[in-house]
Amino acid sequence: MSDTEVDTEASVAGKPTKYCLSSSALTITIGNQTVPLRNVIAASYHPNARLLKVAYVTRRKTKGCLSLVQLDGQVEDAQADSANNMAKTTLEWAYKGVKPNRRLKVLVNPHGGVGKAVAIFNKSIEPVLRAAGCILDIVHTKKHGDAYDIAKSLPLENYDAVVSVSGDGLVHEILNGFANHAYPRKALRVPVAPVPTGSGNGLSLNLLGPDDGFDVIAASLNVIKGSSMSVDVFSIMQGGKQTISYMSQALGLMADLDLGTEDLRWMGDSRFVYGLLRGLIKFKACDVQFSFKAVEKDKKKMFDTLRSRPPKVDAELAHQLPEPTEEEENWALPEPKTSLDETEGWTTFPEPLLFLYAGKGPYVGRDFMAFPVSLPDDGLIDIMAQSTKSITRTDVIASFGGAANGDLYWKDSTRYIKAEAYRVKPLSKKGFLSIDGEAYPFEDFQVEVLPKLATLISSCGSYIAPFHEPASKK
Ligand SMILES: Nc1ncnc2c1ncn2[C@@H]1O[C@H](COP(=O)(O)OP(=O)(O)OP(=O)(O)O)[C@@H](O)[C@H]1O
Repeated sequence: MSDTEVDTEASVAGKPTKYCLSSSALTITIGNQTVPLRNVIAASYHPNARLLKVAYVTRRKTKGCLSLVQLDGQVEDAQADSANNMAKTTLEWAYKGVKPNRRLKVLVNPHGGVGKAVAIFNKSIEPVLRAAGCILDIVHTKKHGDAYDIAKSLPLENYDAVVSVSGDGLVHEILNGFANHAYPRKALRVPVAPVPTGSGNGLSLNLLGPDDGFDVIAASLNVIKGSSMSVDVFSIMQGGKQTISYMSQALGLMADLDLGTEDLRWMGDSRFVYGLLRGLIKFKACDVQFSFKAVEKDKKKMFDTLRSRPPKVDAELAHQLPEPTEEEENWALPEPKTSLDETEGWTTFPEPLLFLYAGKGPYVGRDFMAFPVSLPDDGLIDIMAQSTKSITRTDVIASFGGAANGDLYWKDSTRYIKAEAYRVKPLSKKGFLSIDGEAYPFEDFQVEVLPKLATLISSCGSYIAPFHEPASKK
């Protein structure tokens, strides 16, 4: 069928309504809605009832969140054929290159964020996924570790994706469950998509951008229509045990503000701001030795590399989610390449650290774009290291003013490194280590990058995080 326009008419709630479909949008004259085809999630014609049903997500206010609209149009006999054609063509064009009716394992964490995940899921998320015809297998996690166990024994062939209705911690569990699956690499090819209902929703922000990152309907649309994106993850060796991290590792101030504020969960993500202010009052150095194997230290070069990789155009996206195949021989995780005693090419950070933050994905939270030049699959880990020597408490408070825009990156006092590996050796017993927002022992660990091992669902094949070069650095 060619991409020419298709028209029909029906009566919606007693009002005569015209439908006009083009290759990019569906225009419905009721309220004069023009809906991009990406936002159309279902269309069907029911000859017995002579009903044309269309479902889409749209914004009622320009800057508002998306909401679900389901229109039932009563069709006259004379329009039956064109209505039937409209439904078929709309569905075909709205899912161009995308498999409809995705089979989803949905994990809902009732404890996530301020404890409203179940209510939000029932009221807003599930209706959208069901309207799109997704096949849902929903589990409410009952305790810490459930998501890990489910992912570890997931029958991979049964699902197109795993949906995490929580914050960043549940995704950490899912990916670690996959890493311990009988077929780890194969499991890690099952795409994971977050729907933001936790207190830390950095992954959702990275995939959907600051405008949509907290919009559960935008995240649901990503689950329905998004394309697969391979991403690097990190292997963390600690006490002979391997953990997979996909987002961040934090020590010092940045770990204290997360793990040290667990008791303030009721505050939502404001607890991180509170934690930051509390940490700044103390302004205590984190007693560790930090060494790294740097690949790039030049901020301008890293920024230029980011700029040279604009978001992909539609035709370049992997719309079809990867199908696990039996042909690949080695489904085991790759062995870490970096030995624990290797020293060649390593540098030890010479100053006391206020914080160390390492990871992937620009946003670590709504208020902090910690890794603005991070790329999903460059095979490197971005590290931000802040010495207590080169900065005062007042400077830190001032620089956090622009933290949501990544301004900290450009501060001369902030060291920013892209590395292939790093290691940390605590020099005292007391401290926090946060890995993807979860608490880990404050003990020696070593990190290296496992390139393109995990899979996420993304709308444009890259992170969405507006980041600019200040005039003074051009
Ligand atoms: N039913 C449950 N009761 C208690 N904890 C649970 C339950 N289900 C999952 N968890 C745990 O809740 C933790 C928080 O998950 P997640 O990070 O996704 O949400 P969050 O609200 O952003 O939390 P955080 O602020 O700690 O990052 C995870 O460690 C997970 O194992």
